[in-house]
Amino acid sequence: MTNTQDITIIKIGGSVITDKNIPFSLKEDVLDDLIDQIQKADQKCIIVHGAGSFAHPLAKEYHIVSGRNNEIEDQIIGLIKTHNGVAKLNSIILNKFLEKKIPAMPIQPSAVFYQKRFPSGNLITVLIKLLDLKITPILYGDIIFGQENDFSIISGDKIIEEICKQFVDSKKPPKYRIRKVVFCFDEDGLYIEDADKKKKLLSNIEHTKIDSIKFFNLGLKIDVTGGILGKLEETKKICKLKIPVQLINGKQKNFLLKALQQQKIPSTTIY
Ligand SMILES: Nc1ncnc2c1ncn2[C@@H]1O[C@H](COP(=O)(O)OP(=O)(O)OP(=O)(O)O)[C@@H](O)[C@H]1O
Ligand SMILES: C=C(C)CCOP(=O)(O)O
Repeated sequence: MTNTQDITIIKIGGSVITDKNIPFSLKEDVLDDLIDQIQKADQKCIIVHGAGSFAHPLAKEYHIVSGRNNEIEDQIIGLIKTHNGVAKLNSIILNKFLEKKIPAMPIQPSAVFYQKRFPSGNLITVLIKLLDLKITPILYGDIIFGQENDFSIISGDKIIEEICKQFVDSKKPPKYRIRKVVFCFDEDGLYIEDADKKKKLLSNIEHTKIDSIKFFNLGLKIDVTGGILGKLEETKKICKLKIPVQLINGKQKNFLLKALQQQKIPSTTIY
């Protein structure tokens, strides 16, 4: 008989560890603090981080999302620069884990995913092996190759949805069960517009009701993967798999730790 162990997927959002409007601007203190909380929680997890200002501006400049376009000068160089930007952020994050002696292993999504799908299902086997070895896998939003338009961008949020699907679909006895997905970003959660058109934090909502709510507009930052709306699209798919999603503020002291310990914090839970 297999004992099923709970794991949490944590998205370290680019909005919380970088200033998305200033290229290559790392918020090192926030990153350090988030990793400290992950260490304190001492739970099995998979980390996925966003690209923030290390790659969104480059992806925008070279029009990477819409694929190959011969009219864009040096687009292929721009494609690789986009990958290199987020890979640099990944290397910074990995070094932080290693400095704290937390075993973590980066997985390069552009070498694993093809056309937003797993090629042959090896990733799940590798993830399970890493978890067995008490190694924390770290993935990230990246460029992605495919038949259609040759290449595009895969967001960290989409990667999370794909991982959730693979764990749920796995025919093997469930060694690991994804307990919840925690998105750390730079707001306390999802803001809606109240009757007076003022902003109000939504504490929880069923995923089927998301399309019928009126969001408060907190403005746009440089983002090629749809910002908060893209995140909600992936969230709906994750919730359909019966995995709850919690949107939390990664800048607030110990919010991530409390979310991992199932303590109450101001946040939005979508189920
Ligand atoms: N109604 C809203 N409620 C909450 N956040 C909102 C809302 N409207 C806009 N936003 C903005 O959406 C952003 C979060 O989406 P974004 O995709 O940038 O997050 P992220 O996952 O941290 O970034 P990255 O994709 O770089 O990893 C926040 O910076 C926030 O200000
Ligand atoms: C822009 C790139 C390379 C990845 C985007 O991933 P996200 O920051 O999770 O949306």
